[in-house]
Amino acid sequence: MRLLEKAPAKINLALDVLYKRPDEYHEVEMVMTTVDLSDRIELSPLREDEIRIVSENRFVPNDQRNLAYQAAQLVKNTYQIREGVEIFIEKQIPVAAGLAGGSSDAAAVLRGLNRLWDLELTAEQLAELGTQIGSDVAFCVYGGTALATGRGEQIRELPTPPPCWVVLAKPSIGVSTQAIYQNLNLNDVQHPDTQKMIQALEDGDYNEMCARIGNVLEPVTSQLHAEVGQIKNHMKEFGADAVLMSGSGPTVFGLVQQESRAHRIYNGLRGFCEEVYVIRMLGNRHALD
Ligand SMILES: C[C@](O)(CO)[C@H](O)COP(=O)(O)OP(=O)(O)OC[C@H]1O[C@@H](n2ccc(N)nc2=O)[C@H](O)[C@@H]1O
Ligand SMILES: Nc1ncnc2c1ncn2[C@@H]1O[C@H](COP(=O)(O)OP(=O)(O)OP(=O)(O)O)[C@@H](O)[C@H]1O
Repeated sequence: MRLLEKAPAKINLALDVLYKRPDEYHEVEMVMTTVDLSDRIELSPLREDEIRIVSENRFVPNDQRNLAYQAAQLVKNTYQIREGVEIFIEKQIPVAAGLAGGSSDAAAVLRGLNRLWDLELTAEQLAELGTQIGSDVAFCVYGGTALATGRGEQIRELPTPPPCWVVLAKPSIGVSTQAIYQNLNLNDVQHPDTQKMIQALEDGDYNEMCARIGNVLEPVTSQLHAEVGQIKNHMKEFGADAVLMSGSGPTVFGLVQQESRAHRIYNGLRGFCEEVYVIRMLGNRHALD
């Protein structure tokens, strides 16, 4: 039997950091939503008791460094599974981009192995396992739109954002999430108003959603990589209603309502940035089915 799972990317509509915790993490308040740019994960049982990662993308590790591998290992150890699995990863999400590609692959493996090995675990149990792998994995287990608090693992479902188009542009640099958090100076941040963003989603108010986007990590990454600011300026010039860096970056996203405008921004950016995508927000949990 071969099993397929979709692993969509996320963007952060709002990302606030409240304080640095005694452990190595920061207390965050994030509004996250899934977008229609997905890796495809294929799980096949193996006779041998091993985890095998197969991917044609040269940036994707094929050993324990892969978050998908770590997810399979965790399930095997926790539930004493003596069977093996081959995990084929067809990568569409840019790597080290701030789009949670690795986390979403790990979440897809958790969902998929739950089916493959008939474990009958709830989404909450899968999210709890995911948290042992990374802060974004719990959100990716559910998908949709959510408020993520704690270090990112406490998830409260939010309404689907008003329909719109998302233009993603990833400069050809990779960013270390850890380095960005380390460089954040909490005495000098402009906090987004998370409650007003949540209200905008509850009201289905596109203009207010655009007005409320914000990410405290954006100035940190922009300081290190000028490309982020340059892409933001281009997106605004070409007519995006709102422009923000996702996660720790360096990917920048722009929001628009009309498809034609999304393509105008795409065409304008193509000469400047190699990786540009025009996609839709998914934003509801059923989009994973
Ligand atoms: C930037 C975001 O992607 C936004 O969604 C997340 O906050 C980061 O999620 P992630 O990549 O799953 O992060 P993890 O793999 O758990 O952590 C990587 C590193 O980022 C830093 N980190 C991460 C999450 C958090 N709330 N505080 C932190 O300070 C820590 O130094 C940690 O060692
Ligand atoms: N399945 C995977 N897909 C992509 N990268 C992976 C995977 N597993 C591990 N990695 C490693 O993780 C690093 C970060 O990649 P990833 O694409 O997950 O970053 P990201 O989108 O910035 O994550 P986040 O938004 O959660 O911070 C890469 O440098 C890569 O070596």
